[in-house]
Amino acid sequence: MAELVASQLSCTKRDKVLFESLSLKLSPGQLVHLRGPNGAGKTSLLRILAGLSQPDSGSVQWNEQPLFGEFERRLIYLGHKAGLSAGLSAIENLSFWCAQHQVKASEAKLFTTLEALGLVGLEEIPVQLLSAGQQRRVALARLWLKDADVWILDEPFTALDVEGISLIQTRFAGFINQGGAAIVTSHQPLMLSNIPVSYIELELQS
Ligand SMILES: Nc1ncnc2c1ncn2[C@@H]1O[C@H](COP(=O)(O)OP(=O)(O)OP(=O)(O)O)[C@@H](O)[C@H]1O
Repeated sequence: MAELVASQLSCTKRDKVLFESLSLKLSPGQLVHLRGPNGAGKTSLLRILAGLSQPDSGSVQWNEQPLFGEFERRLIYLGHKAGLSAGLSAIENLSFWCAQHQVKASEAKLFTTLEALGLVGLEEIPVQLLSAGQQRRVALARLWLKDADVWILDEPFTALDVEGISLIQTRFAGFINQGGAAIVTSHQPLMLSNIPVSYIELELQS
């Protein structure tokens, strides 16, 4: 089974050490909650784990291989911003994302997914006209569209209401129960019943 393995990672930003000698392993069926105060380095770590930026030292491998090629095909990375084009509709945004990520999803599938996320009637208007929580739901629809082994999610619950959080938590549970591996930052508890959560804590360095 493919594991994401980080060894001896160090990261410094503007002469400030965020973390050093940090090692972790993310295995199939594992959910890791990455916690820490604002500015501790959570986003920086997630970007390194996703292969989007390089550590100052250390390495990350997936399935004992570097983080490109197959890893990119098996990964969903969602940053803390919704990552949507404001002038495009939800359908257009998701179609574009699917094309970018070689995901085959019919228009019917996109509509069904948006419906499940409570966005009926809002599928074809520019996303800039949606509320923050509705935009977040559009962004998170990607979790239903791409078949992945690894999720790296930065603050996925931002702006969601209680029902939205519950929808995403249900999706999380399905993914983890089917052997997916996820590392997630959130300033709120993940609260997934029957899913064990591991924790990684980053501290603010003085
Ligand atoms: N590209 C960059 N250039 C300079 N400094 C950066 C850069 N990216 C992040 N930093 C700094 O690194 C520190 C950690 O930022 P990061 O976004 O990783 O924190 P975080 O733990 O995700 O915080 P939050 O909980 O607020 O999202 C911050 O002090 C930030 O200013």
